[in-house]
Amino acid sequence: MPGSPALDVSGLTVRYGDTVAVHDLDLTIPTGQTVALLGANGAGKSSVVNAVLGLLNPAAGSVRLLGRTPQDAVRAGCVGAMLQHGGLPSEARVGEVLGLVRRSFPTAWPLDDLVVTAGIDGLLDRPVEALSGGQRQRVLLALALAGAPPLLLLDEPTSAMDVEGRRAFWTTMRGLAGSGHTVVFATHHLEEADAVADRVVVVAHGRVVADGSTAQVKAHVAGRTISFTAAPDRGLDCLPAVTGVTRQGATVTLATADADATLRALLADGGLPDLEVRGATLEDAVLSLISTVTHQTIGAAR
Ligand SMILES: Nc1ncnc2c1ncn2[C@@H]1O[C@H](COP(=O)(O)OP(=O)(O)OP(=O)(O)O)[C@@H](O)[C@H]1O
Repeated sequence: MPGSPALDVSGLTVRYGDTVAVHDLDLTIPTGQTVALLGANGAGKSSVVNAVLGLLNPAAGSVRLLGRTPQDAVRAGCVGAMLQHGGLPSEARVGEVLGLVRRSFPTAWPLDDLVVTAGIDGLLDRPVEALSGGQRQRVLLALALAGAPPLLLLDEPTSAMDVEGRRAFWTTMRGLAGSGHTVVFATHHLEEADAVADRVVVVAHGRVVADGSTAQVKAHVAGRTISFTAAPDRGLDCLPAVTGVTRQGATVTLATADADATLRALLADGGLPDLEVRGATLEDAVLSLISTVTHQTIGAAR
């Protein structure tokens, strides 16, 4: 419906028996945004995506896609989806499956352009069972785009793709976003979310724990990270402002609330070979948000 948000989720609760996967979740996404859903394994991202698509019945709450119920939106070709366990008939050829799906929509994406956009050139005669993991994901993208939908819901769309495939995939998504499509994707590749998303929504234990631009979410983590090479016996105790220490081989990484104070103390204590100082990444911020919520949840459960 004109003027409706692309996605409007209110009070969504999803249960599997005794497990509450999504708790009373609200999420509104205007048309044209590219939104990343982030969170640890089991946070509830796929449950949100599946409920939004009408693939499972929520215990409570309402979902509207472009002003329609999930079932109406899917039937009208308003939404294309790539699911984590998207099934394909293994003995059919890619072109046959794509033809079947395109014919089911009132307005299908022109085939030649679809093949180029999804990057499946040369795969149409290939049996589905002969596709690699990354090729299979590109075919799933072609199927998601087949009805020329204005809204795309993608659950870990690049998990089986190599670096080149992922780069091509996100270039395609940027093009679609630039032409007004709404793209909502769940991912564990936080650098992709950082590079592509206008907005990130962090989910932990079925609740939204952060929602904003990547810069706003990164601002949850004050401070910087200092890394350098150190001998195993170098003492790192009692350094000022340090909030976390990790060692990987000879590389030490310190999280600090005051990089100047920490660096002064380190320099007074010896050299700092291979020194690197950087601001918080999206990964730092998401890990920090998730661990804060997990500690609060465990604390509340005690
Ligand atoms: N079919 C199911 N039956 C029972 N429990 C389920 C089912 N699907 C998901 N869950 C549980 O619901 C919770 C949320 O799972 P969900 O798959 O939505 O998380 P996710 O954030 O998508 O995880 P991942 O990043 O690993 O894909 C988890 O505790 C999971 O074990």
